[in-house]
Amino acid sequence: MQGIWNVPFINNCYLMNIALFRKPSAKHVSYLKEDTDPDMAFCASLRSAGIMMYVSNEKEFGHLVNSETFDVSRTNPDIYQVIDNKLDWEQRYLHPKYYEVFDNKEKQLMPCPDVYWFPLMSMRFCKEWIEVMEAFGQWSDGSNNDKRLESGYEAVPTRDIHMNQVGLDIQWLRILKDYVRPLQELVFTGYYHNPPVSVMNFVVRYRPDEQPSLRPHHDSSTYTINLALNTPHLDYEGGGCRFIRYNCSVKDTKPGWLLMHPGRLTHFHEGLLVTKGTRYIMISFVDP
Ligand SMILES: O=C(O)CCC(=O)C(=O)O
Ligand SMILES: [Fe+2]
Repeated sequence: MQGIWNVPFINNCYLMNIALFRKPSAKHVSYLKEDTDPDMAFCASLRSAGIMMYVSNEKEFGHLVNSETFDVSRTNPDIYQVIDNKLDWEQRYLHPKYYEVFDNKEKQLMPCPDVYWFPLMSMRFCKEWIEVMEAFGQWSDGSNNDKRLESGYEAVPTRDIHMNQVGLDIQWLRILKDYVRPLQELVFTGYYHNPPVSVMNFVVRYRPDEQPSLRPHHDSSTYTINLALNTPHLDYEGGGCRFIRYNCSVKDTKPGWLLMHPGRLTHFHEGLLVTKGTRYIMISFVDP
């Protein structure tokens, strides 16, 4: 129901008609009353001064944000708010076409066999996500020894930063659950795992003079997601992902767009050579 209702109590945020407070009858309006919270005291004194209070849901006035968990010490703190301020987060960071995918469920892009392609994140997301990684700056050395892993060993190492190193692990898992899992259910029907489990969530950086490519391998996942964070022919030359069994490559990747493919057995793949600039991707091995 929509309307305007006269109520005995309001708090947090309200509009006031200042003319009412200039009347002599409003002289005693105050936030102060012994043993009473300020908001309760204020409303009690409004009532005794005969000033009416109303709530209205006829118009959208905006929304209040709980700023308690907003950590200004982070690079791009807004991007950390997927749990605490979902409404604003979606507007800023979800791809404008994300929800369109669900309008025509049978028609999905498949650039290689069983490799699906979805718009997930906005350009702003890609830019800020890279900024978070580069501000942190501690890229792995690309060797097989990796202290971040329980085993201490990585068979197919990349130059990367794990999400827990930048305090984005919980947030990223929420993104997998709320936005990636529904996409998976569209294309790999009959597979349902909620919430998705993922221990390996990381941004990879490819550079000609650092790590230019990645040798053929399987991922330890049920399905893998590979999110492009920047633009071929603009930010770098070369790059892309080749699926060897199908002799099929995806090179014309778009920032914010996600590749989703099975992790084992069929989708043996490699990261193609970057010959110029820097290529960034975000990878998750879901349900290892
Ligand atoms: O470069 C790519 O697109 C593939 C990356 C990849 O396969 C991986 O990180 O496991
Ligand atoms: Fe891989």
